[in-house]
Amino acid sequence: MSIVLVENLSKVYPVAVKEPGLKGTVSHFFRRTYRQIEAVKQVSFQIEPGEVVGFLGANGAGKTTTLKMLTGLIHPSNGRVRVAGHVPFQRQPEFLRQITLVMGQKQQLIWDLPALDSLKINAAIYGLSTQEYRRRVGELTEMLSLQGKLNQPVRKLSLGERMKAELLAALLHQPKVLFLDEPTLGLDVNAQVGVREFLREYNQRYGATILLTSHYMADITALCQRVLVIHKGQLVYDGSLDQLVDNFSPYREVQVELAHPVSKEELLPYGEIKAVTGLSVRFCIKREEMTRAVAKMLAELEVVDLTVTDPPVEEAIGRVFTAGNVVS
Ligand SMILES: Nc1ncnc2c1ncn2[C@@H]1O[C@H](COP(=O)(O)OP(=O)(O)OP(=O)(O)O)[C@@H](O)[C@H]1O
Repeated sequence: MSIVLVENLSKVYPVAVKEPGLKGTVSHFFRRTYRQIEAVKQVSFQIEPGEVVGFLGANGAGKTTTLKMLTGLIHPSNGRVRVAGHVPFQRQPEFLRQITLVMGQKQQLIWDLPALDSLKINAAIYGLSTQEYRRRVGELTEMLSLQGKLNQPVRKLSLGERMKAELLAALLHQPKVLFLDEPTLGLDVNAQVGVREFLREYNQRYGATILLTSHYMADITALCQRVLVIHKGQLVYDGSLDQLVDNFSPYREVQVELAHPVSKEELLPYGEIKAVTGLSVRFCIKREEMTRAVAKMLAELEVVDLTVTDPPVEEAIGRVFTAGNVVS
């Protein structure tokens, strides 16, 4: 049975509109006018227990709004949501014990206190026994390599350590479903890798379900086989990352090292030339024409080396964002 079930989910925000200046302020005071922002439109998907799913979309596409509805922070305008068998907006204690929401740009740890103090508060909120609390903190400290860091004020931790401590706090109650909104935001490459590896291990060890948003494609490619793409509030793709790249980047890059110089005119019949540097030529070739073009090159040119690469995932995702078509 699906652990996350979303059917025709929509959210409309009413936003008060005010003209600039004193006149605008006065008339706004007496008569307010509102504009409707459709942040999420008729979104449907299901997630099975233990899946790690990437949730992608440009700024303002509706990711955070969807996560807020899935965790019960805001009420949907329309549609149906079930997470771990619960209606999120009812915020029942049993539901809250099974989920967690981590937002990269928000923190729950108290800045001037050691993380351990905040963790004790969380343990009390979730009703963990002392024994359970100690076991859980020990386990997560080791997985996150946070030894010696939890008893110093949070403000003295590096950004990466702070994010890891935030994750520890968010996972103390051993939730089954993790909603992670940009958990690697602003981290350097090493810290990003650390968080990524932790999430992978956490998913494997506890079978937790993860829905993850990130603008760092490396997070998505490392962790998620399946992605959901949202564009202007609508779900435009639900499927494998590989399929997405195939659908939206129907080209391959072919890098050829030649034995002798060949003029650009002579190279034109083999494909679109992206760059020529000395004896090295980079072509962009349609997937369906690849085999024929490569065979022709090998037969007609003196080729020393040839490599075929997929275009970067970012490029495919960028095309989905701009196309905005439903492709699932
Ligand atoms: N509380 C709110 N009141 C009014 N409009 C809002 C509110 N929160 C979000 N919006 C609008 O809803 C749309 C979706 O915003 P949301 O924060 O869900 O996008 P996002 O995909 O998470 O973007 P980002 O990647 O920038 O975080 C945006 O147009 C935003 O301006």
